[in-house]
Formats: sequence, structure tokens, C-alpha cells
Amino acid sequence: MIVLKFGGSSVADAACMRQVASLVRSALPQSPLVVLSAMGKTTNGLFGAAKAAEAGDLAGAMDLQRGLMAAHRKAAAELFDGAVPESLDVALTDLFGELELLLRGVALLRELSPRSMDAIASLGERLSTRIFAAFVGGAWVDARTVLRTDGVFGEAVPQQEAIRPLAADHLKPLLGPGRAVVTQGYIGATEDGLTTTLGRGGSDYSAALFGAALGAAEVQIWTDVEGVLTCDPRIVPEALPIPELSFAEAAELAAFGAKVLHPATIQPAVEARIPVTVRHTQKPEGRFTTISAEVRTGRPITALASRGPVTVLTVSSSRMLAQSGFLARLFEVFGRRGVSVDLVATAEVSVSLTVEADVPLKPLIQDLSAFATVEIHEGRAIIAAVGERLKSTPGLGAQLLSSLGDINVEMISMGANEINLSLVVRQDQSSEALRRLHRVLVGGAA
Ligand SMILES: Nc1ncnc2c1ncn2[C@@H]1O[C@H](COP(=O)(O)OP(=O)(O)O)[C@@H](O)[C@H]1O
Ligand SMILES: N[C@@H](CC(=O)OP(=O)(O)O)C(=O)O
Repeated sequence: MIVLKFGGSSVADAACMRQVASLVRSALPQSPLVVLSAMGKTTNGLFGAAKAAEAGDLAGAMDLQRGLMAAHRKAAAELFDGAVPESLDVALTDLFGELELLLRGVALLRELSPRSMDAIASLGERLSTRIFAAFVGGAWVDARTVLRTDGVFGEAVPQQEAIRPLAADHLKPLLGPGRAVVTQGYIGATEDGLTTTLGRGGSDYSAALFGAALGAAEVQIWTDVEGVLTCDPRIVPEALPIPELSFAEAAELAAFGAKVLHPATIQPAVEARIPVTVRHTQKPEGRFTTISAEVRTGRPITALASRGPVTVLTVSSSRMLAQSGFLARLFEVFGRRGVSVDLVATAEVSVSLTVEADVPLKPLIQDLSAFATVEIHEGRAIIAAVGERLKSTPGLGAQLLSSLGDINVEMISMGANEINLSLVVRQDQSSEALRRLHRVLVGGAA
């Protein structure tokens, strides 16, 4: 069997869904499991409605709800030439009724808990899969009966040991040549049935989790680009498709901002040694990327990625000098505050590190100030150059840095592994930095 995941850009309207249905029909001999995201930017709309309700603007929230309802009913009507099956009509009415109830509750309390946000955000995938399953004539399975997660909301952690038997019970019996099974990406549920989400962009992760649980021959990520490119094409239009990526390269690129893949997508595929391909829904015969354990690209630089905004904290203490326990004490604070650190650079009496821009700094600074002074530099971005021979290509690091010219590099991290060189620059210079680095990449260093 194979898994085909279609992102929001691939199911944005009726015409897109017809194209997806055509691709699914072509895959029928391979016993496809179809994992869908919400239509277009539905999830953004649901987040907007939830935030409006939280602010007490129920009218605004309901306007957004009605807009989403109209778009989904329009897509269904176009797919069925106006004759929407009654069962689907009822399902859509129930789902939008559920959304209205949730929004009214949030507005009444003026409180949007993570649990409420997940319940609201889940509706996008629940709507798109009901419409698509009815249109393609496939079996529909609610992912929440299979994708077990912990009790965290918004960034739920899948319980892979529980998913495998659930997939065997709820998915495997339905899968077979000649028939499609449709389920949601992005959403799961706790053991006691509370709806959770895997975090934005999480449908790729769902696809990999289902693929690993079911022993898929391949996980296909269908999107609006011809595979993983040498850089984000919205920033560097000259970015080129990459035919092959190693799992390690793909994981680094996703972790450092290559939005085309959710950062956790690769892990289940690596464990199950399942190849992942990234393909263009509107150009199925075009170029695509294969990501697998067998791939050894051997390229100095394969691609660039960027992530931001991040905040750089520079923690200094004269007591740090020759103090073996200083770093332990420093990172204990971050661990206790649940703040993840991306890049670290150390000097004699100071340490610079990056954290996500939305991290609450006050409690962190309060703890750190007990034994050090802290400088804060917000509005930065991390740029990562990824390639299997970054460290072993003489002069490449210097070439990359010199290509940046007058763009100031505030931190450099290289060496933690063979394949990543990361730089910190000002966020407002990150796009230009990517364009300059990309000229090195395509200029023969790769
Ligand atoms: N290195 C990269 N290669 C390809 N696409 C990238 C890369 N970095 C960022 N992107 C962006 O990711 C987008 C695809 O991801 P996403 O918008 O989530 O699509 P989908 O709706 O299919 O999930 C592309 O349109 C592209 O703009
Ligand atoms: N719909 C969810 C999950 C997802 O992965 O979407 P997409 O495949 O369009 O990135 C989101 O927008 O985060």
C-alpha cells in the first residue's frame, strides 16, 4: 500500500479536488491511503474565527464561519453538479453546526483554551475529507480513531506504539487494490477521545505516521512545487528542484524552515525506512524529489533554508571563566522553563543562543540574571546551508561567508553534524542573504 498526502494547496477548490481524485484513481492498484489537509487556507480562517470569538467579536467570528461554509458548500455543489448527496449535506451541516457551537462558547467565555483551539482547528480536515471521500467514492475513516496522541493541545505528540494496532484495526481491513481510503491529516485524539492537532503543517507528519504504522511502500507528499527545491521559491525564484535527498538532509531542511515538509515528517519514515517523495499535484509527470535512506547525494551544499524571527540571547558572566558547571546551570534554566534552544556559540565568558521569537523572555531573563548578565537581540533569522560534504569541502565555509558581503553574520554554527552550517543574520536581511548564498550553491559549489 502507499500513502498519498495532499496539502491545502492541492485541495483548495473543486477543480483541485477533481485533479486529486484523478491522481487517486491512478493509484488505486497500489491500495492508497489518502491523507488530506484542509481546503486552501481554511485552517487560517478557523484560527481567525477562534481569535475573533476570544475577543468577544462573535459577529466577526460568525462571518468567518459563514464564509468557510459557503466555500465548502460551493466546492461540494460543483463536484456533484448541484446534486450534493444527502448524507454529505447532513455531514456538512453537522460540522458547521459544531463550529458555531464552539465559537459561541469561546465568545461567551472570552476564553480560547488550547483544547478549544484544537477542536476548532480540526474542522478543516474533517470538512475536506468528508467532501472528497464522497466525491471519489472512497471509504472515510476518522483519523482520531487511529492517530493517538498525548494530552497536549496544539503540538500533540503522537503515541506511535498505540497507533500501530489502531491502524491495523481501523485502516488495514479497508485497504486494498482498487479502493481508496480517505482520512484526515493534522488531527488526532487523546485516549479519552479529545481532539488534538499536531501543529501547523502537521499533515505531512500524519502521512508518515500512517505509512510507518501500515508498512507503506512509499509516502507521497503532494503539493504545489516540483519537489524540495534548493531554496524557498518565494524568496529565490531561481531555486531548482532536487531529484534526491538523504533523510538527514531533508530533516535538517525541514527543521530549519523548508515549509514544504513538517519538521517531524521524516522521523517515522526513517524508522520504517520508507521512501518519501515530494510531488507537484498539478504536474504529476514533472520533476519530483525522492527522500530515502539509500540516497547519498555527496553534494557539498544541497539546499538552503531559513527560519525566523528568532531572538538571540547573549549570556555573560565573569564567574563563567573556568567554571565547569556554568553551562549546566545555564541550560538547566532553559530546560526548567521548557524553552528549546536552536543554535549555541560559546566564548570565554559568554554564550550566545537562539530561541523562537514567541518565547516569553521575562521569566527566563529573571532566572538567568541571578548569575549572569543577558543581552537580547530580537528580529533575527537563522539561515541553514545543508549538504553532505559541507565540512569536508575546503574553503566552502569561507566562500559562503564572503558571498554575504555587507550582510552582518552575528552567529555561526557548524560541526554539530556533517551537513549543516547555520548563520544568524537580521531578519530583514535574511531574504537577501539567501539570494546571495544561493548563487554559491548553484554556482558550482554544489
Ligand atoms: N526548499 C523548499 N522547497 C520547496 N518548497 C519550499 C521550500 N521552502 C519553502 N517552500 C514552500 O513550501 C510550499 C509548500 O508547502 P505548503 O505551503 O505547506 O503546501 P501544501 O499546502 O501543499 O502543504 C511551497 O509552495 C514553497 O513556497
Ligand atoms: N491544515 C493544517 C495542516 C497542514 O499540514 O496543512 P498543509 O498540508 O496545507 O500545510 C495547517 O494548515 O497547518
